[in-house]
Amino acid sequence: MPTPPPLAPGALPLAGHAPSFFKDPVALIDAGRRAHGPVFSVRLGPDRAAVVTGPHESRQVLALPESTLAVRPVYQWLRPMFGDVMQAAAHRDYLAQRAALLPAFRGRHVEDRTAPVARDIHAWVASLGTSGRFDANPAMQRLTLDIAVRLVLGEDFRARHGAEFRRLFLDVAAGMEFLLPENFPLPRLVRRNRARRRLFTMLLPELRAARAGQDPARRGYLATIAAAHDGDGAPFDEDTAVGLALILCYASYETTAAQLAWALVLLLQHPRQLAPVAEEVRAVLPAGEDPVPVGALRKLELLGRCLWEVQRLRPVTTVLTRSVEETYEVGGHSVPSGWKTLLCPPVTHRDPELYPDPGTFDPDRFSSARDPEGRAVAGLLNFSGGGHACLGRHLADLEMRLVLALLLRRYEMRLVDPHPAPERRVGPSRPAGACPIAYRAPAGARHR
Ligand code: HEM
Repeated sequence: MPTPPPLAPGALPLAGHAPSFFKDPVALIDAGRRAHGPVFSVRLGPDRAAVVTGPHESRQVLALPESTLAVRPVYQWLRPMFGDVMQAAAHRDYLAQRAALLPAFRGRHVEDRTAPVARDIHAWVASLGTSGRFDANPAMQRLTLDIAVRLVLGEDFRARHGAEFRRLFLDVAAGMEFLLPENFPLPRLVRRNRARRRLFTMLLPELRAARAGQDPARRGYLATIAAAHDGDGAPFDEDTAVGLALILCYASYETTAAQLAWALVLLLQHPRQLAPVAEEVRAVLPAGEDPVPVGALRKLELLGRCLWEVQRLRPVTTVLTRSVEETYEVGGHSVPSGWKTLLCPPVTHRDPELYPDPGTFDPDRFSSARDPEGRAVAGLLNFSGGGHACLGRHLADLEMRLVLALLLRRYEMRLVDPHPAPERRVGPSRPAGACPIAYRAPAGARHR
């Protein structure tokens, strides 16, 4: 008879592992794995959670149905920000919403969306001039949020309302809150609620215009949402439609920005691996062919492997949480209903069997010669998996390739602080501080 997973060492009498979990979840989970192997448990105050860290076991857990492992109870913090949408919605509504968005994130649609993104990235790189310094964290956030607004709401909306939208949106994003009630009079939460109401007012006319058929091609994903239907075949109600547009902006910008900052850090920390990547970029994307054809980005094999290795070593997703609705078994243990289940990409990605010498930056481990069956890529959890796998992963991959390729094509870069640690914060993992990068275009590369 399987028993519940063993408790990680270090639980305090009442708080359990909560203090160490909130201080540094990755360190706690890493210690638990060393003590008990791939499946163990922690106590977070009154709650118990199974922690699953093996690559095989993690995939098994992500494939479980919603009736066993649910997302909705653990994503309720999204509701005061965007309403009953996506992971925070009832499962039937969630399925209809995901189904409505899915086609726009597949195949050629992704490349079509990436072409305007390329213009933004070219413009940003051109604005850098021939030499200087940029702070990777704020620069990537600004760029990816601008791109998100264009992708979701259209270029025309961004030109008209971009600055105000950005200010209000950042107030909503800063209102992420796990414990306090929605209307608790904390200034940050009051600002969030006000900004959310204002954003809804701002987007309603856009939605209505999209539904009236005015310039659907110029309205980004909002046009897809406006034309889509819920599970009963009716158009999404206005709150849901606007909430979906906003949650797409939210899901796409900070994750991509943080992953790009880590990519710059790791690439610049490893000049030996960086040199062939920069050469590949210059060979595949010669100067003068601007904006670079999006299809060419897929030919950047070495850069692609580096991005996988960056996501392996520094995934922005540090913990994935599910609520256990039905008892299930994993790794020879039984996880009781009423518990939570936690997955931890940064720990799983250092599994020494799947990723030998796991602490080493070794993009070549993803080459077909060394990994003919693609097991190394399949083991990555940064974009989650199963029914909740990130919808925007192909788009994010192209966006990250574009930013890195255009920077590498033109500049020699250097980290001002050569060893930034991960910042301790809620949200996507990113390098601590501003993460300044010094750059210079060598004489021959000034016009690339
Ligand atoms: C490096 C960039 C990104 C990372 C690391 C990332 C990561 C993730 C993860 C881990 C989840 C699932 C969370 C869970 O299973 O609990 C997710 C979901 C999602 N992501 Fe991303 N994401 C990125 C970029 C994007 C972009 C660019 C978009 C859209 C434009 C996007 C849209 C979504 C959506 C809509 C979901 C909800 C999927 C669902 O539950 O059905 N993401 N993302």
